[in-house]
Amino acid sequence: MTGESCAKSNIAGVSFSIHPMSDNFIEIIKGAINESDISKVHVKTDDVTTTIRGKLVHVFDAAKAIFIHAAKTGVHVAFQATYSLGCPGDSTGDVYMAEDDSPLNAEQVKDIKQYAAAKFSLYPLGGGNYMDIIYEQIEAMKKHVAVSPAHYSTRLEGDVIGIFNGLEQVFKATVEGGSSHTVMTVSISANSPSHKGDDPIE
Ligand SMILES: Cc1ncc(C[n+]2csc(CCO)c2C)c(N)n1
Repeated sequence: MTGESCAKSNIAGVSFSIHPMSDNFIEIIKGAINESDISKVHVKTDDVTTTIRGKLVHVFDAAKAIFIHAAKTGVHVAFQATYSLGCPGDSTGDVYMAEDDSPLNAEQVKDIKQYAAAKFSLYPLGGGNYMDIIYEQIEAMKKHVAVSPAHYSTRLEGDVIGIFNGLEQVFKATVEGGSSHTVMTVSISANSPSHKGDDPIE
């Protein structure tokens, strides 16, 4: 199937891992997945990652909820994710495309206050002007959270909901801007003892 449905496919996906810095890691990972409503996406968890595939809105909603439920335990948790939409290289398997666009978890997590620091890298593959798109989206991210430059990525700091909403908007705008294959890598850290605690929302 590789590449066959390239032009038409609207399937978004994310492959992510959460690493809780606690002996309790099994309960934290499994508990976070169980607390999230994942009924509008296809989800598969193995010993390395969890993969979620479906409509873009639901993929972002589900991964955000799972991370926030893990972070709200207060344990230092690290999140590592690759989001992708488009092809070549994707298949039409292992997916659930829900009929509607109403996210299932946004309301439940929206009031959870959680500071996080993150880095993201956006890869609009398949087009010539990729640096223009990347700079435009780094600028757009400033509406959501504090943004600062980093080598190979861009650093984000602030409310975790703002970080995830910013990431979703940036990814969506890149897709809607015509990128035929969009990839975004993200690292997020919450409850890190390295954080100095000077953020007002902490
Ligand atoms: C989101 C997410 N999904 C899967 C793993 C892999 N993993 C590591 S420990 C554990 C629990 C015991 O099976 C699992 C599933 C992860 N770290 N984060």
